[in-house]
Amino acid sequence: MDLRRCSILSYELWNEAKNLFAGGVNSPVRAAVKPYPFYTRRAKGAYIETEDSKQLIDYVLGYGPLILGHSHPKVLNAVKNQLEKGWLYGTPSVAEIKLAEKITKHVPSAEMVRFVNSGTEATMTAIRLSRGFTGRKKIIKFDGNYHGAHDYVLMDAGSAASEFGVPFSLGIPEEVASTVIVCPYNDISCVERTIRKEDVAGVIVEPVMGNMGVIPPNSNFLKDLRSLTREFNSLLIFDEVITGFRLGLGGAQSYFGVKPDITTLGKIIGGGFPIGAICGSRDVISYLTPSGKVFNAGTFNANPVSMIAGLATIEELEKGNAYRISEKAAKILAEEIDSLIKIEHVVNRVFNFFQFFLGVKKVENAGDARKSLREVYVKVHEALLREGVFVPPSQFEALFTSIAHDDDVINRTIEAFRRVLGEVH
Ligand SMILES: Cc1ncc(COP(=O)(O)O)c(C=O)c1O
Ligand SMILES: N[C@H](C=O)CCC(=O)O
Repeated sequence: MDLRRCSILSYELWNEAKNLFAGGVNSPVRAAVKPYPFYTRRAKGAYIETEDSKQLIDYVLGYGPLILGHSHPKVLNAVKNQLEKGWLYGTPSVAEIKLAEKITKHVPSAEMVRFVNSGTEATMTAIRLSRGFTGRKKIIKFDGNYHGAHDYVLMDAGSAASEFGVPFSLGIPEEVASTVIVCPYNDISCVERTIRKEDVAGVIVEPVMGNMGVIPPNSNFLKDLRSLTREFNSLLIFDEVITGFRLGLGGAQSYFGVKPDITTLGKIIGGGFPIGAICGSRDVISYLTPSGKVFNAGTFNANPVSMIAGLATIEELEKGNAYRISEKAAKILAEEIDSLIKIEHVVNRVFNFFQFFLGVKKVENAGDARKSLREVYVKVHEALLREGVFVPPSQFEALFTSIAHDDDVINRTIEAFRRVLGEVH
């Protein structure tokens, strides 16, 4: 293929990609876009422009990080300035101190931070840390929670692992899998039974499940997890890779008033650049190398570009507008979708992210989400794309809003939903 041609259609690119990448993509959810993935030429604010010259209103937002929309000028300028000064030092830089200070200021459980390069690395390190700190082996996770693509968590995993029918990945030794016990989300009795009889190092949870659609915690679920883990000296790990700095500056732990022992962050704290972080109390985080004996390292850890982009993003979030606008947008849209769907359905929203499920009355755990009419959801996704709106291609992802989702964007989106949902009987 001649990639110098000024206009190459997504269809041609997709055919080329299928020869180069497994399943045509580099992260599986991208292959779920129907009828085939579109290729993005550029993106600004709430809009993506495709290689087919289509403008799409974006509710995927890079799967969550872009709470300021695409190419926000503050982040863009900060990154441009940083690039002039170099992009990898292999030494510490001031930006990592500044970003860690923002995190420790806003996130209640965070006294110290370790930066890594993805949410996957963050949860992998958090689990190892909980084992190293407690000297125990077992981990409790929840059905449908997704914590990234490493061996400790690919058991009953949500997101693309469920979408593509591999909630248990091949290639994970039984010796590793048997150290992880899976409970249904929102089922505290399962956690209580397990923690009483097993030597549990840590309980890892998405405080709002954002990888099976959106599923909020029941009223006492997080508080009860806190009490049980405290009683049995296990560590409570909140995976706030999605909720961190999305549900407000203090994330889900401020929103719900429950303080975990370890918090994992990612997505928003890198302003759209690769990042992850493990935070917690001084005594726990000090167990990481070089002060402690739980190993973590990384060539790109705390790379200055991600640090600067994250810092610029949080400075903008501190002004409050992004939270006000993104919540208003999600609320209006979720309510409108709720009123437009005429078949049985439920819309689950927490603050500024949400998902709709068709053919079910309630979705309180992964089992409920699996019963929804996924094939109809995919048809809605495809029809919305034709109408210029990009919602996640999979039922098991979330719609996100940003500071760029203003009244005009929301009104256009509602018009598109009206045309599409009129056809769903
Ligand atoms: C809650 C949660 N944890 C962890 C991850 C893994 O993050 P990453 O994709 O940056 O590895 C994700 C998303 O992918 C996530 O949604
Ligand atoms: N649900 C995932 C992260 O939150 C989506 C990102 C991916 O798998 O590419």
